[in-house]
Amino acid sequence: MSEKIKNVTAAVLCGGKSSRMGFDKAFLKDNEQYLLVQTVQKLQTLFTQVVLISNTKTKFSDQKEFCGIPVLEDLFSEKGPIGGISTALKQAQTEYVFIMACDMPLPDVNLIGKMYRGLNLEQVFVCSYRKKPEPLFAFYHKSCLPVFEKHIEKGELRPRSTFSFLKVGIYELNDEEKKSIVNLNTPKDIQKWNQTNNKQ
Ligand SMILES: Nc1nc2c(ncn2[C@@H]2O[C@H](COP(=O)(O)OP(=O)(O)OP(=O)(O)O)[C@@H](O)[C@H]2O)c(=O)[nH]1
Repeated sequence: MSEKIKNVTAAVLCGGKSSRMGFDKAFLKDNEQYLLVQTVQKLQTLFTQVVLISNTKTKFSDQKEFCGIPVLEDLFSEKGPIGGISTALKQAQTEYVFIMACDMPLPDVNLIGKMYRGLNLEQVFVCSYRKKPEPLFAFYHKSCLPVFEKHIEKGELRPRSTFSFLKVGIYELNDEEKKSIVNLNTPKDIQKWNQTNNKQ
């Protein structure tokens, strides 16, 4: 097996309101296992450092970790994913972080590895499908922070809106790779996902 990536921290965002799902997406399950834990286990095959970024640590009974995974609390409260990404960038000991959402059931670590190898000094290296970037499956450099903080201050909370102020590289996904960015927002999405994966 090739060596793990040490110079990037992988951070899984698991804050947010989960209002469309109706229960906290951090506790989504797949085959009786937390999806979040499955995701982290996959990321741990690639990265030496993997953390969770949560809106409030109290959602996990042990406030410092969840199933042995370190939990960092949002430094920017109630700002959505951009607050979670900024927290990861502020707290990481590495120059880059890889960000993904906790509600993506099929992340492909080979794809993430491929993206990592494609990084070429961009501030953001984001995957995209049919020309639509997915900011919650992307590498970010610490130098993005001032732009993010400015946007948070102005109340402009869409991560994509920062891209025109940053050096951004795009990794265009093919139809197979697109599965990695499928996410589950509603109970209907779960039903559809179960059906596609022959789980019921
Ligand atoms: N750490 C952190 N993560 C967040 C925050 N808001 C959203 N996320 C995460 O970002 C990802 C995408 O979140 P969304 O589905 O857009 O938002 P949400 O608030 O979780 O859900 P809705 O209320 O249904 O929009 C998920 O993994 C969320 O857990 C936040 O304020 N802090």
